[in-house]
Amino acid sequence: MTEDIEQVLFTEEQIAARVAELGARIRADYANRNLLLVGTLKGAFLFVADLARAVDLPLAVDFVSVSSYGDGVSSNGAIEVRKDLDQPPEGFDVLIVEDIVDSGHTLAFLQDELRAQHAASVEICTLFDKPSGRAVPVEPKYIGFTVPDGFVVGYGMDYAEKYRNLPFVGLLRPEIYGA
Ligand SMILES: O=P(O)(O)OC[C@H]1O[C@H](OP(=O)(O)OP(=O)(O)O)[C@H](O)[C@@H]1O
Ligand code: HPA
Ligand SMILES: [Mg+2]
Repeated sequence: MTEDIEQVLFTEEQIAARVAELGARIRADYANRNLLLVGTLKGAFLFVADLARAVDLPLAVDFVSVSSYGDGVSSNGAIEVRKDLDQPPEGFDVLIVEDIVDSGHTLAFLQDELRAQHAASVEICTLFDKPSGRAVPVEPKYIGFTVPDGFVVGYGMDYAEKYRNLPFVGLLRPEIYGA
């Protein structure tokens, strides 16, 4: 699997250190609020697990599953909801926990949905931001790392369902996805 990686961008240790920093900031910002972490499956499954343990506050966790990439490397903007929240977010200070913001389609859609469902507030925490991919404006409150153009995988992120279990994040060799 690692032979498909062109360059390691962030090591397991760098990711852990950044997640701890984000957790401390969120703890300070959300003390005395009604925090609900909303993880986006599947890509954010590892980030949610690590971030939730780095936020020393009472909080609730829920997940949505939305997909726009399928087995490809570009979003067509058509978001498919595979799993909605278990309970309405009404009254919660929602923090969407996302692995990567690329075109912005997924997050723009989710933010609108959660606001329409009367969340008290809606903010975004993304571990990775790829500003070069942006097609619609999305402004995460918390960003772990900025990534360059190219397709990144690992720490939850896939290409065609592979590589999610890499403990680090790297750039996938373009020949793997036919670029
Ligand atoms: O900003 P965007 O261009 O919308 O891209 C970001 C989204 O795309 C990926 O999800 P994907 O659709 O691949 O589903 P997955 O999490 O199950 O891999 C990623 O995990 C983000 O949720
Ligand atoms: O670069 C990426 N890698 C994995 N999943 C993604 N979803 C949007 N962009 C990416
Ligand atoms: Mg994916």
